[in-house]
Amino acid sequence: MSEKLVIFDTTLRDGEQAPGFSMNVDEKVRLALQMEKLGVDVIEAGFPISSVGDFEAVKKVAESVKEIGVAGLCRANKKDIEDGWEALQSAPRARIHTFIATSDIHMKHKLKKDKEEVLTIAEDSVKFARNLCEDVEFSAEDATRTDLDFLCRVVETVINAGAKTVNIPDTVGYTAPIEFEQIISTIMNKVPNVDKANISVHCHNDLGLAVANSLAAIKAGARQVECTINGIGERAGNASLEEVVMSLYVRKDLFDYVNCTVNTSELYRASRLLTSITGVEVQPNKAIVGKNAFAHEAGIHQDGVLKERTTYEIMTPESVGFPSNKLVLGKHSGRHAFVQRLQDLGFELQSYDLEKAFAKFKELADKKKEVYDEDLETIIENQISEAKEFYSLEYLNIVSGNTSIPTSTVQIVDEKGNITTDASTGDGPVDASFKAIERITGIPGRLKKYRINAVTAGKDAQGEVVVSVDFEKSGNEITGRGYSTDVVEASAKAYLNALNRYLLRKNSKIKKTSEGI
Ligand SMILES: CC(=O)SCCNC(=O)CCNC(=O)[C@H](O)C(C)(C)COP(=O)(O)OP(=O)(O)OC[C@H]1O[C@@H](n2cnc3c(N)ncnc32)[C@H](O)[C@@H]1OP(=O)(O)O
Ligand SMILES: CC(C)C(=O)C(=O)O
Repeated sequence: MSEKLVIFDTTLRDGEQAPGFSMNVDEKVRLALQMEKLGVDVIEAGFPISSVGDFEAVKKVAESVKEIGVAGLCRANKKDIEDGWEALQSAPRARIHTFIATSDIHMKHKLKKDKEEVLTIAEDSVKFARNLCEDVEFSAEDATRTDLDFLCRVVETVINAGAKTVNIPDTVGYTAPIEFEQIISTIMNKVPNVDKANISVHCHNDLGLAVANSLAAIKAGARQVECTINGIGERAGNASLEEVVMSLYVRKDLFDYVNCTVNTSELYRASRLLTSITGVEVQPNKAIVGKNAFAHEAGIHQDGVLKERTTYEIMTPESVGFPSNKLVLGKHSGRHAFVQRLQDLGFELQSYDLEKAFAKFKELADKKKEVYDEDLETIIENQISEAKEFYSLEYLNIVSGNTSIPTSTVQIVDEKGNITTDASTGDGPVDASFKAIERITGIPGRLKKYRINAVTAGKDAQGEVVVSVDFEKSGNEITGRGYSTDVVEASAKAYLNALNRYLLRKNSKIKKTSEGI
C-alpha cells in the first residue's frame, strides 16, 4: 500500500522572497488558482505579518481557492500567529505554519537565545496556534545544521504540543542526499511520537541538490515535500516542484511506496503562468519546463526519436502539458530530421535533390543558430524552380526628417532586365519605400509583421529586417528577409524577398501535398 505524499507549494511565499519575484494580490490569486488546478495539496500563500499587501494576498487566496489547504508563515510569537490566523480564516483548510531556528549558529547569533529558551518558544507557539487552528505546521529552521539530538527533542516537543506536520528544512542548502537520508531516518527511528505527525522537508538549492535531497528524504520516511514552481526561492531557490513530481512519476518503480496526486499535465501551464507574472524566464535547459526540455538538435538523437521516441525521451511532452517535442534544425542535424521537416512542410522527397538541398542547409546552419521553416522552403523552392529573382532592388533614395513628408524613390530591375523607377510618400521612409515598390510591380501587399534584428555588433551593425506580407489578399503571410547596414534598404530588400517568394510559389510547379500558397 502506498502512502500519501503531500505536495506543499511555497511559490507564493519562499518563491517570492527572491529578488525580482514579488507578486501583488491579484497575481498571487491567479497563480493560486492554477496551483489548485495542478492539484497540489497545500499552498503557502505568504507571510501575513510581513506587509499589509501580503496579509491581503493571503486573505484573498484563502477566499478564492475551493478545496486545497492554504498556509501562512508566522514567526514563533503570538502577534505573528494571530495575524496569520486572521488572514487565513476563510480558507477551506487553513494551516498556520510557525517556525524558529534550532541550529547553534542561528540561536547564538540571530536569536541570541539558548537551546532551552528556543525549545520553550517552539512549544508555546505551537500550543498557541493549535488553540486557533486545527492544522499547525512547525519548522525547525536550519535543521540540517542543528545538533541532531536537539533536533529530535524539538520534533518530539512540538508534536506533543499539537503540530500535525513537522518540517525539517535544509535552509541554506547545505546537506547532501546521503546525509539527509540519515537525518530523516534518525528522526523517524528516535522520536517516540513521530507517528502522530507528518515529517516534511524543505530543501534549498545552494549546491544544486534540493531535488535529490528531497527524494532522499522521501526514501527515509518524509511524507511532505515543500517546493516551488520553476524552483524559485531564496538565493539559488527551492526544490523545483515539477522536478520532484516528475521524478516520482517517471521513476514509479523506485517510489511505488508513495502516492502523489499532482495532475502533471498542468505543470507546464503553471510554469508559464509564473514566468508571465514575474517576467523571469527559466533557462532553456531547465528540466521539465525549459524551452529545450523536449527539443532535439543532434542528428543521431533526431534519427532515434523519429524511429522510436523512447530512445531519447524518458517522458512525453504531453505528460507535463508541454506543446510537443521539437526537432530543432541546426548544424548538428542529420538527413532524417531534415527530410521529416520537409515532409511536414509538404515537400515530397522525389521533388528535390536531397543531397544538394542538405548541403545548402548545412551551409546555412553554419551561419545561423537555427534554421527556420521559411529558410528550408527557400532552399527547396530555389533549387527546384531554379528561378531568378523576379524583382531586385537597384537604387533607393529617401527624403525624411521631422519637417518633410517622407518620400522614397525606388528603382527596380525585373527578371527580363527592365528597369523601372517610381516614387511614393508614406507614413515613414519604410512605408514610402513599400508603396513605391507596390506602384512599380502593381502587386498590392499588406504588411502583417515587421521586425529588425542587429546581426552584427557595433555602430556599423548589419541589420536584418524580417517582414510578413499578405500579397493580393491571398490570406497567406509570406516571410521575407533583407540585410543591410541601412535599415530602410534592408526593409525594401526584405519586402522584395517576400514578393519574390510569393511569385515563386504562385508560378511554381512544385508539388506540395498541402495546398495554399
Ligand atoms: C528561512 C526563511 O525563509 S524564514 C522567512 C524569511 N522571510 C522573510 O523574512 C520575509 C518577511 N519578513 C519581513 O517582512 C520582516 O522581516 C518581518 C516583518 C517579519 C520582521 O521585520 P522586523 O520586525 O523589522 O525585524 P527584522 O526582520 O529586522 O528582524 C527579525 C527579527 O525577528 C526575530 N526572528 C527571526 N526569526 C524568528 C522566529 N522564527 N521566531 C521569532 N522571532 C524571530 C529576529 O531575531 C529579529 O528579532 P530582533 O528584532 O529582536 O533582533
Ligand atoms: C521557514 C522555513 C520553512 C524556511 O523557509 C527555510 O528554512 O528555508
